[in-house]
Amino acid sequence: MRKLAAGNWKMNGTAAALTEVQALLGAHPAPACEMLLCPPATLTARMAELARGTALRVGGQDCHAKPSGAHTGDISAEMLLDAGATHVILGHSERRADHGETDAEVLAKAEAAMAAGLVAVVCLGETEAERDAGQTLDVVGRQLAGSVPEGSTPATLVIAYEPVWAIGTGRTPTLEEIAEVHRFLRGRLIARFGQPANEMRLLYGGSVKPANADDIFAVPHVDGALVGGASLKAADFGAIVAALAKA
Ligand SMILES: O=C(CO)COP(=O)(O)O
Repeated sequence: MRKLAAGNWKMNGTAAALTEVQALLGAHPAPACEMLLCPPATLTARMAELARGTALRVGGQDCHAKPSGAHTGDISAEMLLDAGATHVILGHSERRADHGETDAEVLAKAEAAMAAGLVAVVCLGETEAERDAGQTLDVVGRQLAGSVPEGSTPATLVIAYEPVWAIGTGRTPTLEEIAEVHRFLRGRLIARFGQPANEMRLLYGGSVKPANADDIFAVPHVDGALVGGASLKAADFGAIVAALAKA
């Protein structure tokens, strides 16, 4: 399996930030892992233009479940594809929290993304209260069952486990806690999709930095990372890419 280093720029970056992409490509023209950046929608086309013919893939951060229509402010999977995207992040906890997205909505979006030809990067993760209550596996199991489409394959689906309390906080679960959740998710995916699920990428996300990347990438069933803050700087994201490439 080719591992995946993915960056989520969230609501950060104007055209000036594209110099970071040039620096990343200059330093890591052909890494031994996949490299994906998901900028805000205003930069999708320009980043895709820069990435054309390189090892970098470009993704969206959300899409609507419908291909077109009266949905002011929304973007469809077809539009992301048209702008040069190959992937789309769906069901990020910030969208689940800020926009009240449910598993059913994330499922519909993931179906739309796959139908359009995009890889769906479906995000799961427990809140701190849920972890403290011992509900982590129940929560991520329910999210997995509810937001991952039938017929998903290693070529159409990536899962990102992102504990909500680890996002942007500098805190991470222990390596054993990450291992427990990833092992659980692999088991659920195999139960549902059979042996091909061994090839589905399971990313860890939440305060991944150059300093902790080696340790996290050594955890079984961690097939890459979904990186927020550290993906904004070429030096940091490049270091994470390099750590994954040698893991
Ligand atoms: O939410 C994340 C990626 O989608 C993680 O963000 P941070 O890496 O900034 O914690």
